[in-house]
Amino acid sequence: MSELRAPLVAPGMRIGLLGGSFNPAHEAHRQISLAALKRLGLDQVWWLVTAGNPLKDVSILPPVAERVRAARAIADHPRIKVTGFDGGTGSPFTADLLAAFVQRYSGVHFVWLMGADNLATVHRWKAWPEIFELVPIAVLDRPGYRLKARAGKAAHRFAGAYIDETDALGLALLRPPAWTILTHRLSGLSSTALRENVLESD
Ligand SMILES: Nc1ncnc2c1ncn2[C@@H]1O[C@H](COP(=O)(O)OP(=O)(O)OP(=O)(O)O)[C@@H](O)[C@H]1O
Ligand SMILES: O=C(O)c1ccc[n+]([C@@H]2O[C@H](COP(=O)([O-])O)[C@@H](O)[C@H]2O)c1
Repeated sequence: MSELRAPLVAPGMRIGLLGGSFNPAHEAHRQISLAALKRLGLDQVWWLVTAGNPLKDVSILPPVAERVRAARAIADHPRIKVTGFDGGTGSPFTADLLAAFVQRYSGVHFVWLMGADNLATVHRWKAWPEIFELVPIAVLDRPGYRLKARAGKAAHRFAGAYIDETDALGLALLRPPAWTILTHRLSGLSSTALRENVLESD
């Protein structure tokens, strides 16, 4: 499949969307995707490789196609699809991407997936409350971020829409806003650490 093509999908499917820089992809991305597939009863998880996180230095980012190819080798699972497809928006902003996906794939049940580090800072993203209003959200716990995520602006603003993880199996079918935090086998892996190791061993 081409690096920028949309994966195939049918109405009624439950799809988790894991947006990321994937610079590079690593085993924790796979692990949280498998946890989401199981705990949320998803049919697939799509890794959406971003052209550039608007809050990060993108000057060091390899091209999307290169990151997609490397991520596919890590994902290595029939229900994890990796693509640089951005919904045809040409935008780096998640709110734009999700609005396009929801419109384009009517009848598909999307869930936005992100690590707890991103819940802690999501209030700095463009039009962030719209993201909570567009699709249900599952936050995957990450070492060092659980408390920061729970104490963050987004968790407070949408406290009334919080779903206990014991009810997460139905999350994809809930009308947003609805979100949960999934505890799972934690991994301290990060792309930053991998990049630094490569640099150190150069
Ligand atoms: N170890 C992890 N545990 C939980 N979530 C993770 C973990 N690693 C990455 N994620 C989540 O996966 C998504 C994509 O992450 P990303 O590609 O930025 O990797 P990263 O390791 O966080 O990268 P970097 O170190 O460059 O910030 C984000 O939502 C991030 O929170
Ligand atoms: O929309 C925004 O303003 C925004 C700001 C920061 C990050 N994001 C998205 O969050 C996802 C995770 O990014 P990253 O770099 O932590 O992997 C990825 O899809 C980014 O495009 C989106």
